[in-house]
Amino acid sequence: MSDAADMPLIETRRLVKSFGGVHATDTVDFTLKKGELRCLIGPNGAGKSTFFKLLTGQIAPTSGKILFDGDDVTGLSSFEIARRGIGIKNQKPDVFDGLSARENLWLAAQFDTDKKTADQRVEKVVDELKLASFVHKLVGELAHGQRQWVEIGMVIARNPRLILLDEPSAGMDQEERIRTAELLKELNTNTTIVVVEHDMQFIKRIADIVTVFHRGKILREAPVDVVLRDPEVRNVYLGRTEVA
Ligand SMILES: Nc1ncnc2c1ncn2[C@@H]1O[C@H](COP(=O)(O)OP(=O)(O)OP(=O)(O)O)[C@@H](O)[C@H]1O
Repeated sequence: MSDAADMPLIETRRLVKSFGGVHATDTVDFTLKKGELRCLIGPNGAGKSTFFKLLTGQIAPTSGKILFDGDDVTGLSSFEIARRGIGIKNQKPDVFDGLSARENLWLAAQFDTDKKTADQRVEKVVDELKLASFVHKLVGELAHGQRQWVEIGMVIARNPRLILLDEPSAGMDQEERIRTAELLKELNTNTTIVVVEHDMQFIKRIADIVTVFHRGKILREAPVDVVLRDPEVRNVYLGRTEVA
């Protein structure tokens, strides 16, 4: 009998998204087990963000299926998908600069629950992400790394079962990247996570299995060290023979 931990949390079957003649996602069969921390890499335009938008209902697929925890969620609205437990931090900031970090977290937390539970969720996130020293400040006044953590906090405040993060360490300095990598590993002890990233050092810190996208398709899926040694991956993704 298969262990529940081996059950896929999310699965796509021959998933396609076309924009005119461009197949941004091209017959993708993707499977992620509960408890994984997966990294998606690939060159600019490989289809990573489009794939995330499909998984979260921000755009509808041209064809194919998306299953979440065994249920067909293809074509559901982004609100309904969020309600079922998929949270996303997009590349584009999704915060209110004129509100404090705590208010932003609270707005995220209350989307599907009552005030008391939202308050509890906010306190938990502040504690888990160590935001206490700046949670009272306006988001517009925060340093870049702090804003990114608030945004990650807003995803967590919705209590998702699957977290998708599109370039969470973009624009961070080295110290902030290390802290973010540690934070993701901690979060992964009880939540399944998929991270799109370009920074190889960051990927090496967090990744177990890496999925490589190229021209809308999955080119490789293997442990991080295998992927980073793969000549074809180096060729299409890195465009050089040495990996940092
Ligand atoms: N709304 C859209 N309309 C037309 N083409 C689009 C649209 N969104 C994405 N594309 C195209 O789909 C392809 C995949 O883009 P996508 O943004 O998913 O790549 P990516 O791997 O996330 O790239 P990056 O690493 O630069 O963020 C690209 O050719 C892009 O130009």
